[in-house]
Amino acid sequence: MNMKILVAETISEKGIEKLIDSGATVDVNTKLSREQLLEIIGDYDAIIVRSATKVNEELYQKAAKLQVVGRAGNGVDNIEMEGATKRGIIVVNTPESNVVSAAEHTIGLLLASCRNIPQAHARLQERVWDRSNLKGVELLNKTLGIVGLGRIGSLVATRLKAFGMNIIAYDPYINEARFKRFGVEKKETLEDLVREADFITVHTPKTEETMGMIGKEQFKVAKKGVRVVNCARGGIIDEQALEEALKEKIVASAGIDVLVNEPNPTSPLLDFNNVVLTPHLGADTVEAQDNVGLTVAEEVISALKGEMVANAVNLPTIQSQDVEVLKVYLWLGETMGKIYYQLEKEKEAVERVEIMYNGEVVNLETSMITLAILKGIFEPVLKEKVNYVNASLTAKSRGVVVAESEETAVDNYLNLIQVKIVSKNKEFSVSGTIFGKGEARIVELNGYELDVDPTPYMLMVENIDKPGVVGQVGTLLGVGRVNIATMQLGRISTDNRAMMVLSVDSEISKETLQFIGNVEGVEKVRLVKI
Ligand SMILES: NC(=O)c1ccc[n+]([C@@H]2O[C@H](COP(=O)([O-])OP(=O)(O)OC[C@H]3O[C@@H](n4cnc5c(N)ncnc54)[C@H](O)[C@@H]3O)[C@@H](O)[C@H]2O)c1
Ligand SMILES: O=C(O)[C@H](O)COP(=O)(O)O
Repeated sequence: MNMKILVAETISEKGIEKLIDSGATVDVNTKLSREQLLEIIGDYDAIIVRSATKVNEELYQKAAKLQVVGRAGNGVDNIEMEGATKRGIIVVNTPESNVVSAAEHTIGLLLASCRNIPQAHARLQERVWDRSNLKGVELLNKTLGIVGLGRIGSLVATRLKAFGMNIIAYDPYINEARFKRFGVEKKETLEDLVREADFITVHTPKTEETMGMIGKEQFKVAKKGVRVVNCARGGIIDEQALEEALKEKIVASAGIDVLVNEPNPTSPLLDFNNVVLTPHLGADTVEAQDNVGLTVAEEVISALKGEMVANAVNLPTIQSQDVEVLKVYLWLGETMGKIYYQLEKEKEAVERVEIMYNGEVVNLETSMITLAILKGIFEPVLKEKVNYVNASLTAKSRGVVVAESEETAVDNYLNLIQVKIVSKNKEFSVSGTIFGKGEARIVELNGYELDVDPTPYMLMVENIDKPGVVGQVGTLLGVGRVNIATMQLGRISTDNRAMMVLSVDSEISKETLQFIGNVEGVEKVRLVKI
């Protein structure tokens, strides 16, 4: 693979080896200053970062070749998504790879802060046998309040249940079933959770809504002596409010892995003896880093090759078991878009794209197929890069309305994708299906029923349905030394019109196309290349 990848933060050796094995040029440079990074990023097709590098507009403007941002880890709050999406840059992360380590670290911080373990260790290192000032508390029968019952929150819940804790959680974005599945009591409001909890741990992403969500107001209603943990993102528990609450002894202890001003150790929390701090070590285990490194390497390589990636942050989420099945649908979708572009030479600006998904296909991530169709339609027209990442944005910015609908029942096929492309004075329709183990077929074109196996070169001829036309087209192709592989005929008898689609083995010269266009009865001739 003739690509250049910059690894700008530390990832595991296994990950680096995987990248090198792909044939790409891999530069590992984790000591770059911001200025140096901006100076060299223009040379790279992909960059791999962790949480410390800001991948933002300033960087994108210098990164003319950049196609992929690999986040070796979970949180993507250091990556500006809009800038990436509009440029068609795919952002991938490894959301599953370090969650066990983060959950275990959360529990480590909780236990360490409840039992004064680091403080006791420090006293002993001072050669002081201090058994009187370091009394802790048990977890048994206490109430743990989890804010955010996602991947890490739920792992913490199941583990701390084994400690005999009563677990409550606040997460308005997940359904009741998930609370039940983890044996967690659902709290309707954050205030309810804060009032009841003996321990609070936050596991939400960093968003406008979550920053400071445990703050002054929450500490006013919290139990006196509450203990808190933040192993998610600095500032989700407001640092100043926590400082006040520690001073007022509302908070008895805190375990903190993440700070607002990372990597600068400037937080007011650093001055408290009852706060146990670690420098963002949640994901720093051998196992997590091996997982993360390998996963991000695989994803970056796939994305650079234009293959589908399960964890593309600025694309719809695809279940990993669906990736293979979806591939052929994406190809079909893109092919249908390309056929439109090449068949409709007298193009008018597209106003509306209507896509109807019928049958089994509705069980897949159809929004991804929609992106493929849009890519097929717009890619040949636009000079700028159109890919899965920015196809939807491209349609929107051109004022194209995209309407999708789904129907589980369908006649004659197991699955059928019907696309209607509407412009001011015209409507174009194309339908496709997948047969058996992944064979794509175009089964309708502008009302003509067909059964076309799309091939790299297809001659599409629309004509008046009368004897002799097919023969003459065949003869002219022969004269032009073009070999015909297959032929399909579709007819609309009420209109006395027909369409023939011939798969041919090679390009057809302009001259031959012109001769075919001159055959009596032929109305339209197009060579479609897939
Ligand atoms: N310290 C570390 O090294 C480390 C390691 C991994 C992940 N993380 C961080 O941990 C956090 C959780 O990661 P995850 O993989 O569990 O994420 P996740 O996406 O699986 O779960 C997050 C949960 O938060 C919920 N949520 C979002 N907004 C909310 C709100 N306003 N109120 C309540 N709930 C809300 C979501 O519904 C979701 O269920 C992230 O911030 C991630 O960056 C830190
Ligand atoms: O979001 C994450 O994956 C964790 O916070 C780990 O971040 P890191 O890769 O900088 O350790």
